[in-house]
Amino acid sequence: MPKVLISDKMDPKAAQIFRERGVEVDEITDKSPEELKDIIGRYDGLALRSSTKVTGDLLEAADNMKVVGRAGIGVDNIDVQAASAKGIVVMNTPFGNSITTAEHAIAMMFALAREIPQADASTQAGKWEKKKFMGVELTSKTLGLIGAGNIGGIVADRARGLKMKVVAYDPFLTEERALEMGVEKADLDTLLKRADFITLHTPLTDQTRNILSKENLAKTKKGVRIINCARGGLIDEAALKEGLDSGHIAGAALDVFVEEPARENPLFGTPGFISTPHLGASTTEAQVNVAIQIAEQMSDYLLSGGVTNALNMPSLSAEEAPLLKPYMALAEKLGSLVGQLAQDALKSIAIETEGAAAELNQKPITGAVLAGVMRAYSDSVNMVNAPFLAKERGLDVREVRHDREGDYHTLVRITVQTDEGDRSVAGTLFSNTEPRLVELFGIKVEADLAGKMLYVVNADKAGFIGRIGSALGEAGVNIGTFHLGRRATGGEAVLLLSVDQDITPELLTTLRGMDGVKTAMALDF
Ligand SMILES: NC(=O)c1ccc[n+]([C@@H]2O[C@H](COP(=O)([O-])OP(=O)(O)OC[C@H]3O[C@@H](n4cnc5c(N)ncnc54)[C@H](O)[C@@H]3O)[C@@H](O)[C@H]2O)c1
Ligand SMILES: O=C(O)[C@H](O)COP(=O)(O)O
Repeated sequence: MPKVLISDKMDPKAAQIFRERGVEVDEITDKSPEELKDIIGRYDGLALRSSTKVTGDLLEAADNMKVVGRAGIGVDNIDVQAASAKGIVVMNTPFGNSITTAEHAIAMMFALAREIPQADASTQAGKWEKKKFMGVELTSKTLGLIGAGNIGGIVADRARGLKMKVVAYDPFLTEERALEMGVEKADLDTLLKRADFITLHTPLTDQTRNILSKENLAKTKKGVRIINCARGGLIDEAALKEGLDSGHIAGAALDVFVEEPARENPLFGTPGFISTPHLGASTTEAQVNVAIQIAEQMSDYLLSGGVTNALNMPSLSAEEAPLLKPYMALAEKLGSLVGQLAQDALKSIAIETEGAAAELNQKPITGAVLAGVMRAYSDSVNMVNAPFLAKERGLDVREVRHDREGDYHTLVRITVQTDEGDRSVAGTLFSNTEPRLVELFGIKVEADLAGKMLYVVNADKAGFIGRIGSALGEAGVNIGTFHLGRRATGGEAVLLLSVDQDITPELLTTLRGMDGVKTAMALDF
């Protein structure tokens, strides 16, 4: 009988379902990381929320582990890469607590508008300070929504019900979807300038970290009120404090913090600041939802191999799995490349297969492409929900099979339509197992998309490669592999390098300033 450990406080429904389905279960929620490491080897599954940190170190000791299940959305406490490397499936419940979290954001907005926590404390202290607390109405105010996914979408819907105007910034939001949501799509600067309230609903990624930086906070309207029920790290907390102290920011409500648990924080006690201890998902309804969902999903996997809502594995039948696995790795890498390189909202994606690839079930390949594309924007996307999310956002997805066989015995090509025109990448399998990029935006270039990479578009000129090598060397960045391609002699050329160290923003600035460089970007696979 498989054995599961529940390591964070979870609704009792989870344990009940595991037992009913024939899975042994222990609930141990008070262990230190060292103690957890001592016992983790006994379990086939680990069910958790956001408190348990599933590090590479913990997974090293998880010798029997087959599945890690997050009863919730964010998986930033799980080293998904280390789990994948160990063949452990990571699952989440992408929709179970969305309504609850959206309601918390709206509650925080009301609390800010009417200073409810401060007025409550004052009244209960016997002060009756009726003149001190003068609020603002929400009706007709502009709500700036940063991140218009599941939770952002529900917040927008509720805000419109409150007669607010909603302006949304999300690079993945199409005009069509914005129209459907009844929000105005805007760039970040416009949103910052116009919003009376700003609410954040993005995952924490390299692109969203400090999205409300000191510089961006300075662009906001005087008297703005800010809500974060998404992830700590999206706001520069020191700059937020400065803004509150100076009076530029009228109020801020945080449910999430850079350091959690936040037992101390410079923001505590700042006038206009209110907080909750990461309670976004904490309602009876949401906790029952996510507990039931994760216990069902994990039991399915442990007892019959069924896969639902996995972040690192497609849903597959036992027969198809070995054949499709390398294609899905190829498709996800190509999708991830496109997602990272596309700088604006994608309108459509065409997934073409040729040769051997065209003979296979296209759905898992499409799911893998979409999961790869959208992982650049959201950490709750997986191969199961990616096609659904693409449809919901009005992204036109086309699958085209070609009978012909071209230069390669098998080929997957992805063409995306962006505001800047069509862009296409293609890849094949070497030895039927190893994914390889073979074409990038019309330029033939052969590369393994793996780990940290640098992408450069430059004018094809003598001496350029030496100068790039020197710039990386001076920054202490070691080159692993070097791939080159060009449109024509002396024309546009691309470089794809795998590197051992991080490409810092400073190094990117240096590279972008070099003679002949048109684009330089850091990629991660
Ligand atoms: N406080 C809590 O208890 C709580 C509860 C649930 C979820 N969350 C967090 O809320 C966040 C949103 O969850 P969700 O389910 O709506 O996720 P989602 O994936 O449905 O939506 C995220 C949205 O952010 C957008 N996005 C990505 N990068 C962006 C960028 N650079 N700028 C603007 N938008 C960008 C994506 O396109 C996507 O639409 C996640 O971080 C999740 O972990 C917190
Ligand atoms: O990502 C999530 O689902 C939320 O942050 C909820 O976290 P929690 O399960 O620890 O409340």
